[in-house]
Amino acid sequence: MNTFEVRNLNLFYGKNQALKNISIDIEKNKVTAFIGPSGCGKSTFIRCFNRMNDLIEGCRIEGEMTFDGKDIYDPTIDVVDLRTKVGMVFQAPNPFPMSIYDNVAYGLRCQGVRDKKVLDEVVVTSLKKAALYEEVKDRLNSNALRLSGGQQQRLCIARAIALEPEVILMDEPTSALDPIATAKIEELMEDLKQDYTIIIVTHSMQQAARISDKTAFFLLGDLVEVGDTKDMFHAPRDKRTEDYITGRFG
Ligand SMILES: Nc1ncnc2c1ncn2[C@@H]1O[C@H](COP(=O)(O)OP(=O)(O)OP(=O)(O)O)[C@@H](O)[C@H]1O
Repeated sequence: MNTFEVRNLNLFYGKNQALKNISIDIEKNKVTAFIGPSGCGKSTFIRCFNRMNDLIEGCRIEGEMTFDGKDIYDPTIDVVDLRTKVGMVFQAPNPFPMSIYDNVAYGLRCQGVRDKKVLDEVVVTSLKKAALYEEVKDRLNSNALRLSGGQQQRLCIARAIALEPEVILMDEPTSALDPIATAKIEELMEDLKQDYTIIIVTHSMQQAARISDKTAFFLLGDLVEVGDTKDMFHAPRDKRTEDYITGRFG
């Protein structure tokens, strides 16, 4: 089953075209990795899935993108609702300057949830799902900025999970982390895909090979190849993919 279906998507920043005629299906409960050299459009593309590009002036999108069968660029779509269902975790961990508890409860409170019992339960479950609870359970009221980088990133994942999304978008979520913290996030993604559809942008081909079910390779705004990760890394169909994964460029 497909969570997203993208057909003939073109994206322009002013006169510059950053994505060219992209068509791809994103399968439910799978991890899909976007790889490719710097500037090829990976971050631009991942931002299309929850309309984060709406915030960029001069950005124009053509083509079709559906989420659970609905056109997400339909003018009547509720973007706040879309971003609740399609959560996002960024490159640098960005917890809010408040307690661990308040970070996770933030989204629900914005939705008007005040019931302490409900909030307590969501905070604990979300922290558990993000594999952080054991490390922070005795200091839920301490400032989130005191956590290590890896813990902060898992907190950001917990904050996204608290809103019960269907999809988690991750734009290079481990690029600011050391190898141990990276391994923890990678392990976590394996668990999370039971419940969520995950899309990850990564600079690391090793990471894509370790964690993703599907890989899409981008080059200069084109989607060159998409397929099962193991096929892509062992027997790429396109010469340009082969050159990239064998390290001949990028
Ligand atoms: N806000 C913006 N305004 C104008 N052009 C942009 C903007 N963001 C990205 N671009 C351009 O779009 C192209 C794709 O950039 P993008 O950041 O999506 O690539 P990327 O593959 O994610 O790169 P990296 O791996 O370096 O993060 C680049 O040419 C970039 O300069």
